[in-house]
Amino acid sequence: MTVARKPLVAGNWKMHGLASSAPEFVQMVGAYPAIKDKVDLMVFPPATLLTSFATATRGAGVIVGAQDCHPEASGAFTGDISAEMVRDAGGGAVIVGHSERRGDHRETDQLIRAKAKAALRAKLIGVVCVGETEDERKSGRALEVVGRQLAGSLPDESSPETIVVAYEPVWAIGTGLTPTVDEVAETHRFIRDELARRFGDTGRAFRVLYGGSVKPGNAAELLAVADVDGALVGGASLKAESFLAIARAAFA
Ligand SMILES: O=C[C@H](O)COP(=O)(O)O
Repeated sequence: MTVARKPLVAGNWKMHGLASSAPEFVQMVGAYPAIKDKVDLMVFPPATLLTSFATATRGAGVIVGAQDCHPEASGAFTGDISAEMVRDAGGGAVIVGHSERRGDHRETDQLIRAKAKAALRAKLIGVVCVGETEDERKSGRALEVVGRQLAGSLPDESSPETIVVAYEPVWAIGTGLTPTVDEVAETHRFIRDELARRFGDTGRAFRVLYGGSVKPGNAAELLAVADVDGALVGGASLKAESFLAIARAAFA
């Protein structure tokens, strides 16, 4: 069964960006109407910029989101923000399970699933990240690890409209290294099959992004791989020119 999936290019700014970075985002918003029919765009700035970016995109269609959320709606959780707060700030999406959260903050699949459920509760699109480490790939366990993360992190209530999967091999993030096209194809086919096994035909409609050192120079090749429905971009999403070049490669 073939299902048409609109490409999605998402920019994760991580802990980069001050109020002075707004012109880059404003440039992205300004260029978006011309490509809006062909690609969805999301930008995940640091939480400090969420409201101002949400205000800047209003009406233009670029979805702004947060890089993480707490599973609870409110409570005594110093430093955390809830999915409801993201929605209240004008956000439409949230990343959960990024490898920098899984690694640096020891987040488990169980916690990530709870965060993804919080996203659904707050009517945010949840971008759920999975991906193996270098050791896991070298020892031939990449698919096993990705399969376990998918099974553990995706809520049963996931749907193609509310959840996006992002495959990001940890060793490719910020390193300039990327898997071969064959490796990307193999992992994305595996993810697609796992989604179809769990969610039936609906599994074929989920968007699965590739992330890890995506740049304007390699985007066309990576985004042309079967079952790659877009990209989750880190470093190259900070500048409008490179981010828009990647967005255009998603439908070229
Ligand atoms: O969330 C984005 C990824 O971690 C990729 O980052 P990168 O494009 O800088 O390698």
